[in-house]
Amino acid sequence: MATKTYAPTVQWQADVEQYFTAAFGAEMLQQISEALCRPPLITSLRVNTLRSTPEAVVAALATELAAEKEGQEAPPACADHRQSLASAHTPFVHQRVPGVVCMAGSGPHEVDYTPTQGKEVVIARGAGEAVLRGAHIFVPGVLACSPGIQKGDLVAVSVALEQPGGVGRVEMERAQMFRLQHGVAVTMRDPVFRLPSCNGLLPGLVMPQNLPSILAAHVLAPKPGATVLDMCAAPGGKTTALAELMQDRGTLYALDRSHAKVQDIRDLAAELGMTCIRAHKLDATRAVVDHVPAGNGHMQAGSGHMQAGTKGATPNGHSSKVAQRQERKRKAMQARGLTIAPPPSSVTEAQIAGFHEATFDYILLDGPCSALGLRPRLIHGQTLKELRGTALYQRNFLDTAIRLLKPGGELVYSTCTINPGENERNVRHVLDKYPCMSLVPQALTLSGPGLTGGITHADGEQEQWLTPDEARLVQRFDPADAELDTIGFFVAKFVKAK
Ligand SMILES: C[S@@+](CC[C@H](N)C(=O)[O-])C[C@H]1O[C@@H](n2cnc3c(N)ncnc32)[C@H](O)[C@@H]1O
Repeated sequence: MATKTYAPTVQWQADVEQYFTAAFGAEMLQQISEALCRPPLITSLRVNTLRSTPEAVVAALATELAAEKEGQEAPPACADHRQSLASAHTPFVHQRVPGVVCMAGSGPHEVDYTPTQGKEVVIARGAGEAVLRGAHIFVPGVLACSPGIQKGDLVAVSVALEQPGGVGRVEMERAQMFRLQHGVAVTMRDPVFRLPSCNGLLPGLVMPQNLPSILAAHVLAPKPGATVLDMCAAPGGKTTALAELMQDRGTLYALDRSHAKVQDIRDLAAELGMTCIRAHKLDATRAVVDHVPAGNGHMQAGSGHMQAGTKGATPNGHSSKVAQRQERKRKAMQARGLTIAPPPSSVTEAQIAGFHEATFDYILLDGPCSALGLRPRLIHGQTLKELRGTALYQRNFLDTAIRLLKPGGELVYSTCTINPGENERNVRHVLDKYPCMSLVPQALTLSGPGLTGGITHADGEQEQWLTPDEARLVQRFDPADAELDTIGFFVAKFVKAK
């Protein structure tokens, strides 16, 4: 039997490996590097608590998943596959994080490649990472395939770096794989990881989201009626989590830097039926308007804390594909008796120049980061210079956030990276530069403390992390923590002195 075991490890740039070894120790870094190549086995779904409850979603999911399995053929390469799928996906309510339903998967499984008779499809890294999370293979992800492959053949799926991704069935002729622009090229029959595909599951009622991201919203915990800013919000996962906690009352500004991304936030808010979200295209590092001289064409908007431009509505930018997707979702939701929220008002659509200092009660800063905590990832090509550049860039967002926060206001800073430079180092930046800012305990904690100490870089720069007392106030999610089994993530919460 030609079985293969999945056991890759992330390859780092040499200087990054050296830096991480100093931070975590060689043994710990090895565990992290292996864990990053595997997807979390627990899939979490955030329940739209404005419309449903975790218990009702568990019941609805059980029905959907049972129907899905009934329609599934048992793959020839693995006789007990159907049974393991059935046990793998049983949904349950998370015991610690409110409003979360989880489904357990399994893997890595040894896969028998005998039925493929040496036929192979090689897929791109991104497609490979999606396959490891339970997806099928779409045409753009196919890089190469064996000669003579025909529709219906079983093939070995190889991800970048020749990691075996499992056995799949070819769904189109070979020539089509390279000619067509879209469509499913290969359906996975015996995947290395058996995880539920959440695509299109209970639209409007649940949203697949990793647990630390959901937790970050609970740590900020904005009160209903508050004025809230999500500085880097697309595609809107945390924005909509915040809107739920606000019971859709108050004002939640959601910024991102492109029209298309802002439209994604609006689409998600509409799908989930939320009306307190105002999504705008704005460079968040330039979101303070107090430097703008009076009488330059900017006007004060109704709520008194926003500067709106006079140019009017932003382009809606709906491509026909997006419109079709929305229409499918609308129909699925209608079938469940749900309606999509009405389009945003003209105030929501206005271009904004920014906000006055001390405007917000709560701010979430989940900005651009190196994403070195996301799982599964097979290659990380960033250099130490690039990582340090990202950390430096993030300080611009932090500086802006602190100016925009009201005295007594609360700021949550989160990243999906294991990089101490973007995490503990940037918390140090806030504490050292702003005596008005202090770290505060987080109401919901799942993970371990931050890093203490620091390191000196080759160019002589001293990078200081946290003191033991400070480290206990932040949450660092370790991707190698098998019990928690999450992505690598970091959350710090600050309060601004009154
Ligand atoms: C980590 S993602 C945010 C994910 C989001 N918080 C969520 O939970 O769905 C970082 C976002 O920052 C946005 N971004 C990058 N630079 C920005 C800038 N200067 N101003 C506003 N947004 C920016 C990116 O477009 C990206 O959508």
